[in-house]
Amino acid sequence: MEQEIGTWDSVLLENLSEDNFINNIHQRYKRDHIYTYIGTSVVALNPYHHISEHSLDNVRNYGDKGIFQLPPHIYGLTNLAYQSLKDHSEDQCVLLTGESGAGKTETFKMIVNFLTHIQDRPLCHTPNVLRKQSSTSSASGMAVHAHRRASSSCSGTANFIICKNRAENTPAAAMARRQSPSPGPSQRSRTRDESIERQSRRNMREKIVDFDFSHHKSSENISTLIEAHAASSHHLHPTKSCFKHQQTQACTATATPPQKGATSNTSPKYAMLSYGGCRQCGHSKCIRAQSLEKEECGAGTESPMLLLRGSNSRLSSTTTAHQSNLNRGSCSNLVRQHSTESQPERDRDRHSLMGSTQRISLYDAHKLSKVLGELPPPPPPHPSSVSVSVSPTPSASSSLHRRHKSPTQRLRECVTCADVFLEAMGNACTLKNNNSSRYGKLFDIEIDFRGDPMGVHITHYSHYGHHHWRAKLSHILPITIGG
Ligand SMILES: Nc1ncnc2c1ncn2[C@@H]1O[C@H](COP(=O)(O)OP(=O)(O)OP(=O)(O)O)[C@@H](O)[C@H]1O
Repeated sequence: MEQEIGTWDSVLLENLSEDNFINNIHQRYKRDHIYTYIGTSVVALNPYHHISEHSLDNVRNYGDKGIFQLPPHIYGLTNLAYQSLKDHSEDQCVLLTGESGAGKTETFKMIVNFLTHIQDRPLCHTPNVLRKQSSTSSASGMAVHAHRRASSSCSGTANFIICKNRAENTPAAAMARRQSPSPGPSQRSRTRDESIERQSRRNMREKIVDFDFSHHKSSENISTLIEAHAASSHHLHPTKSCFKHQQTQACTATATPPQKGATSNTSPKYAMLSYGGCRQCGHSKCIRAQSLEKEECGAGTESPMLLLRGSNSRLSSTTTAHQSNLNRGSCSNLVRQHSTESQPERDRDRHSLMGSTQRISLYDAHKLSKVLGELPPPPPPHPSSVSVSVSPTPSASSSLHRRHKSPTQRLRECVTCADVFLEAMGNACTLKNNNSSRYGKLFDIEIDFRGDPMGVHITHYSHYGHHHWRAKLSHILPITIGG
């Protein structure tokens, strides 16, 4: 543990001036102490080399103590957020901000590391107390989570936001803003708001990754999962080639083929768009997307509608818990589910959305793998149900083959699919970072009533995006990161 070098908390500096502040941080940095508090904010510097402070022992130490009892560390702040979530059942938000290459992504990985290992310690709460918290929190949580996790014992969410400080603050961007034509003041502000909103939607991509970080295995939903599997039994397992060009699979477990001419509340334009290229990346030349499109068209002309109906059924405000379980069950087969957003305003503009929500449930897959290991092979699909996997194509038959893999093999593949989580971190190249994240990101980490992370909902935003979510945040624990 560090001996005190400089001042741990800048608030306690005797002569608080910029020079003293920087000098203090510099003193600490020279001794590899990259974190310094400013109250409950953390200033973190990029050490550009591995430092031993990130060990699991540290996770336990910081998990046991209060934020100011140990030297400044990102774990201290994360523990503060984590304990506040558990103790007060209030959603927490940590904002990570800094220039490119400053270490935001690395810091976020450490936060995830902390959250996944914190429960290794003996629990100090009784299950009853926690269960009580879970019941109160579901009412106070964000609507989208309450809806999405209707069947789970969710304690709350911790939002981790990686905010990109980019073009909007550059002189060129400021100049462009100044030079833009200026209509009337009210119209100008409205137009600007609309364009920001539009831009953020256009650049928004959402992913949901459920993973089994928990150390306890619940049996909830197992029966539903079996039913869902028996009912569907025709899905493709996602393959891992290129994440961006991976094909989103249609989820048909709960959908029936629409009648010809049946109306759909999905606009034709959106249907066209969703089939205009890879549903993952929107790339029109994605070969995988094109080939699967042909398969789906061969299986039935209504296939695109099926896909969208599946999405809508999940988003419908009248979706029952049972339906959501079925969806969850079908997702548990690792079908990547393409769906639009649930918010009404997103529905309005969904034709302009580039991205989509995806869901890969490792948690359910794990449970299902165990159960299906003991089940006979599923019956052939009903002729009336349109399925992409009944198409006698090599990819379909190989998916059939894949389905008969052992539970362990399947689970391994599930974990491989969790690459979306890593992919979300970055793959652009900037002057300061070879592996820069392309977008600002909002990570919604859901913590269950026992304190285990259940999964993460990743939303990508353009640099404008944070205007959108900043307004919504009430509890912010900022971390400022300097390169
Ligand atoms: N705490 C740390 N310990 C060790 N290395 C670090 C740490 N933080 C950052 N680095 C190094 O700096 C590099 C860039 O960090 P990172 O990708 O997290 O920056 P970023 O702020 O997310 O950048 P961008 O905004 O461009 O995505 C990392 O690849 C890593 O080598």
